[in-house]
Amino acid sequence: MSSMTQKRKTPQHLQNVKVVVRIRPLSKQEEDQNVKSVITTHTHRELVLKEKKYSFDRVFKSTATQIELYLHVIAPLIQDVIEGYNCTVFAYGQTGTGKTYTMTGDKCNLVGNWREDIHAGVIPRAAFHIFHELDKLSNVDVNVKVSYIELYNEEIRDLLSDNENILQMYSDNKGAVTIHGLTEISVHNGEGICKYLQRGIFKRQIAPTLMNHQSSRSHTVFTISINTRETTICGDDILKAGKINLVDLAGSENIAKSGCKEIRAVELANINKSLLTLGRVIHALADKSNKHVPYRDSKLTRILQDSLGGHTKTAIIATVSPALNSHEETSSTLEYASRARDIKNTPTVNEKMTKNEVIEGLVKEIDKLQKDLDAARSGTGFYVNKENYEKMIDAIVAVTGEHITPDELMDRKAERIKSLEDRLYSRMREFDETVEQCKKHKEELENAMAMIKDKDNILEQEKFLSKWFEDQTSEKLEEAQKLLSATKTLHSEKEILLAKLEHQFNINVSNQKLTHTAVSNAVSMLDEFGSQESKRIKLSEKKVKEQVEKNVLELQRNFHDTSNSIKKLREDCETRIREYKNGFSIKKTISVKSKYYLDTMREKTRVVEDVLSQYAQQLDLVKSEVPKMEESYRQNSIKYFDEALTLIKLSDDITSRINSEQTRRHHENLDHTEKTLTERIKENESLIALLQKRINEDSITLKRIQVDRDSVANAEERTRECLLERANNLEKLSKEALEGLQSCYQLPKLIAIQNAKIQELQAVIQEFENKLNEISSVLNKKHEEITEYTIETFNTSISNTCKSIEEAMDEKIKNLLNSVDMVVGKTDTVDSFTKFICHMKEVLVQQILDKNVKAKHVGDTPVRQSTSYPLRIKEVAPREALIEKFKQSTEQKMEESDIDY
Ligand SMILES: Nc1ncnc2c1ncn2[C@@H]1O[C@H](COP(=O)(O)OP(=O)(O)OP(=O)(O)O)[C@@H](O)[C@H]1O
Repeated sequence: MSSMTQKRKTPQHLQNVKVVVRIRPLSKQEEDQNVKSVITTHTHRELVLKEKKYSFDRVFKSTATQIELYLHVIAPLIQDVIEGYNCTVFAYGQTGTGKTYTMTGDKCNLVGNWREDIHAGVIPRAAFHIFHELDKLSNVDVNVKVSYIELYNEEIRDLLSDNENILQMYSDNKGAVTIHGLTEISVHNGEGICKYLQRGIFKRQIAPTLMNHQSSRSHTVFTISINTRETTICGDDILKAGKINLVDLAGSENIAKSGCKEIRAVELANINKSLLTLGRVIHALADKSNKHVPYRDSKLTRILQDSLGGHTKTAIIATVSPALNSHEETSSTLEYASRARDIKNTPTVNEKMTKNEVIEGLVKEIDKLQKDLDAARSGTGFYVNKENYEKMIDAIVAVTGEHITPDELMDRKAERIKSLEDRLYSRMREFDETVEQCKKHKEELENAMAMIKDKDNILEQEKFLSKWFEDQTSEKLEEAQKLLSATKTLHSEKEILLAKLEHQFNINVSNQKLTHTAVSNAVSMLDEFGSQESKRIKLSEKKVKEQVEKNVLELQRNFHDTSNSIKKLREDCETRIREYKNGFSIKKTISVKSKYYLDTMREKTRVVEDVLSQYAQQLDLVKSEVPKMEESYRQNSIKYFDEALTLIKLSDDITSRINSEQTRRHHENLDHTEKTLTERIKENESLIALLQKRINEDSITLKRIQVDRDSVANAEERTRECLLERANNLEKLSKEALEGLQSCYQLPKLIAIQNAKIQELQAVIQEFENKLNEISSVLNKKHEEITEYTIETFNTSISNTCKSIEEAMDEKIKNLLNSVDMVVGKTDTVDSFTKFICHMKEVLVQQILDKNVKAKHVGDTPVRQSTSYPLRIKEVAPREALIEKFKQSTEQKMEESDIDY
């Protein structure tokens, strides 16, 4: 950095200083103390500090990495530096917020590629990046140099020099700053740069403070200058000279918080002074109206002069802490940073020069200097060489017209100089006084000019505002006219509508009264109806309950009747069965009687046999007795026959009597049962199926009885036939006996025949007896079976029927009571209530509609028509906004005029 002067080209476009903010993460100590974070980031460009929003070119969250920041802020500048631009990146912020971390990183070297090392800060990464980019250039000679200075207590120290000399800085008439005696070292690779960076850091002023145990107490500027030489096809060399200043400022902090004492406090005052000046410079640059920028008030701002509002491409990294206790400092940093965004630079690429021009200039300069040096060494005069001396005599002759020696001339000149010096001194004093006065006047003038400028600005502003207000007034007048005419129309329409509304309101009031009366009538009617209805309901409820109770009693009585009938039926059945049993015993008696008669017959036959045997023995005796015997035999036979016939008749009679009685009774019972069942069916449909079943069972029983009766009748028929056969046989026998008697004379033969026939008859009788016994036992068995079955079936059927009837009766009674309750509670009331409501409706409609006051015609309703009037009154912009607008337009004009220039 021996010379910061460069020839420049025509200024290029204005470019704002790029400002980014980096938020450092909460330190471990802060986390342990549960320090609250007060910064929130919403986008990549905005952050909010305690509800105040700030916008920047980029906001790096606490999680942002070194490479992210580098790629966004520094990487784009590297190519510019190679192209010949001057670039500056400086880190600004409260102490301990990560300025050094950002610029240098945790260590000064790099591991691997410039993109790969995650810890490297801006400087080592840029060192490697630059060489990476330069390596890509072909046919270009490159010279890279580094310098590293420290600004400590307003003194410039060379961090790459072996001595501790304090360097001086000079500004040329163009304002370019040169640091005399600065060490600039050529480097050939990234490692070379890092080596010198490390050396410089070692020498840097660092001290522990309460806020950072390794706080940088000085501002440092690490500069990498790149000079390239490229040979064109014509053989000319194009030289480019760019440089990048990487500035790590000392931390802004307040004395109380830093815990600094004595020396450190002086140090801090200096740090704060230079930072304060930097703030003022930024403020002045951001404020376009302010023409004076106090660069010269501190060495820091003098060094950074070209970077702030000059021809350099500048980026500021504002580092902040998110901690609640640093809120004030963070806010101040953000305010500065946001103001710095308004600074505009005109980056200019350093002039490209051909080698020949440079060399020519340099050769002349070297030649002149060489000659002066030689003269000084030889000690012959004014340290001017002879040739130069002769040139001077020629010039004296040309000016004075006399040929005098330089010495004479010198004497003369010395006198003259002396007098002139005297005059000069007096003039100088005057001049100094005048200068002082001028300075004063100038200051006054400047102040007055500034005031005039301010007034002019204000005047311009007021002109702008009054012009704007004039425009607005005429616009508003027009709007007001429109509104007035629209209001008139609306007013007249409103009058008509109000009259209509008033009329409608009166109608509504009287209708409301009528409605009220009608409703109160309806209410009283409803009350009356309600009391009547409740009485009527209670009455009908009572009636229905009585009726139900009566019905229930009747039903119960019916049930008792039914159960009595069933009982009777059962008794009848039992009687019938008993009678049937009795009938059967009569039949049995008949059978016994038949048997008896048969036995008697057998006895008689035996008697006949005896008689016949006696007859044989007393044949002769008997002959006289024949007629008697014949007669007696005939009489006996007839008697037996008659008796048998009587018996048969009796049996028939009994059977038919039993049958007819049985049938009659059965029919009677059936009729009765049927009748009862039919009644029950009518009363209760649910019992039909059951009763039908019982009827079916009864008819089956009846059929069985019928079948039994038929079988008994058949048996009796067969018995009668047998008896008849036997009677016929007896008749035949008696006839034959008669014939035998007639042929008594042939007695022996006849007796034998008679004996055989008697035996035959005996066998038949025996057979008949057996059959009769057999039939009798079958009949007995059958009869008992039928009787038992019938009684059992009948009993079961009757008890089942009774039970079902009882259950059904209970169910029916319950249902009946339920339905009665329901009916008593609803139907009647609902019907009458519906009727009453209809009536009420009619009455109400009648009362309200007929009596309602009808609306009269009160003027025509205004026709809907489009009234044109301004729908929205444009808001008048507040004075501040207008002033802002004015400022913007003025700035724009200024910028345009700058560009034209
Ligand atoms: N973005 C970050 N990520 C991780 N650690 C960080 C970050 N920023 C700062 N630090 C850490 O915070 C501490 C203070 O940082 P640093 O010394 O860089 O602050 P400074 O602003 O340079 O302070 P001073 O102005 O006092 O020199 C260091 O230990 C550093 O490693």
